[in-house]
Amino acid sequence: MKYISTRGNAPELGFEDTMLTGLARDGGLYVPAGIPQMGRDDIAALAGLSYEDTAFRVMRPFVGDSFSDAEFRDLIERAYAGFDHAARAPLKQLAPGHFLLELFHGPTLAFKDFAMQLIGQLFQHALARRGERVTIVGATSGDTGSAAIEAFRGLPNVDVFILFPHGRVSEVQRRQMTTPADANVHALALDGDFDDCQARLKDMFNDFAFRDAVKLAGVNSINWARVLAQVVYYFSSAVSLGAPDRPVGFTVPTGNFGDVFAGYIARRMGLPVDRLVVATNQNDILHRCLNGQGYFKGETRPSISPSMDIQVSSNFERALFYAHDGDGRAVAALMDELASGGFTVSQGALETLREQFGSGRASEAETLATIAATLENSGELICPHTAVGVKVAEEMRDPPVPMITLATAHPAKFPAAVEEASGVFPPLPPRMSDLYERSERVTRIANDLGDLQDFIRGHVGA
Ligand SMILES: Cc1ncc(COP(=O)(O)O)c(C=O)c1O
Ligand SMILES: N[C@@H](CCOP(=O)(O)O)C(=O)O
Repeated sequence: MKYISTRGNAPELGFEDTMLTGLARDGGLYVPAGIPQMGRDDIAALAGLSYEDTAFRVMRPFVGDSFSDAEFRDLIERAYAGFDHAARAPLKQLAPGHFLLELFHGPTLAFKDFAMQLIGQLFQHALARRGERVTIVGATSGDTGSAAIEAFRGLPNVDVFILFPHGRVSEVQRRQMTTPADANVHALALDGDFDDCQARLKDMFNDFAFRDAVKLAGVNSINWARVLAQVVYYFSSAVSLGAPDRPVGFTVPTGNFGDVFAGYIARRMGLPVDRLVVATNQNDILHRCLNGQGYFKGETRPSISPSMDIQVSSNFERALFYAHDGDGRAVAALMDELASGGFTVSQGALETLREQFGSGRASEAETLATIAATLENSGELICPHTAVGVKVAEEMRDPPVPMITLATAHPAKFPAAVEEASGVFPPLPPRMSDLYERSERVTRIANDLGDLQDFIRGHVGA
């Protein structure tokens, strides 16, 4: 299996090198040169399998010979051993025909653990085999950072630097990043928003001297392995509702477009996905774009679903690549325009995107009202990101096709908003109950590439 860049001007790589490389050297994102197919029988054969067995079958064709079957199977088992729920990604019925896919039973209580726990295992194995070390730098609006820290803390061949927007993550998210005492973990509170964090991260990748000197690696969803691991729960949940005989829809609370893009890959592999709906909060650039208003950056407005406070959705580039029939030059041109504010999507590409993705948006008031109504109607307490999804799913679903809304985080990560909406304070699981008492370690830093690079150079291997 080979991987190619969305901008068409970087070396083709195998799975392991793609994973360790992160961003392609032409600034693009890696995608598989061909998408492996799962036929009806392959999908039907997933019924009744464990999550781990499903993960093995869905991901195996993408991995090529980077890992043997036995190694890959063992690393998958290790990745999900620490999850709190035997099903890993259980489904709950919210209303007739509307289901919640609970993706928050991992160590840091968000869907990011599904991919991060696995790539933690894959990185360790690959680096030990190669005798190499890397410097992971991640940008986070709250959840990727804590999941990455949890997956890589204490490892001898990895340093982890996480940039989060100062004052724009929830207290639980911040503490999850700032309380681990491991010497290889560095939480950096950047003066800016998530888009600034992600832009500086990409600047570091595009500075080859720095990139090569520190052996930079990325675990954001720029990393194909992140997207791949998220494809699995589309299969496991659809099969448990009757796929391949019955199509299902998915509504995905969306920010950086990684999770919904994983759903698109599942569909391209052969899963019968009916509607695939992008649900945004008030930072609704994707919803506006899919409605024909172009992709133009505006001011990011802090919301009660802070993990989705994003204007430059990194993985949208992957969707654009497919919407332009794999024309890397066209994608590179659009990304140049984005650097100076935004771009208009051509009519043909827009039609292709709209065939694949529906969209909707939830305002702050609608998000709060959905948390309250969901508790009242179903007894489920949901986080604000999930509430954005539930609200949009209710508008977009098409009975009798079942709709699955991805529940992307545990409500206890966002207690203030959940309590304001519902009057109920969501407690943290007992294993984290002392989170508010643990001491924090964080460095405040300017939104300045030079300052960040100096900090990282000075702390690698420290
Ligand atoms: C809780 C939560 N929900 C939804 C999202 C949006 O996911 P994506 O960035 O893959 O679109 C994020 C951030 O990624 C998140 O942390
Ligand atoms: N919402 C994310 C933003 C980064 O997304 P990623 O999937 O590209 O890592 C977060 O919580 O950090």
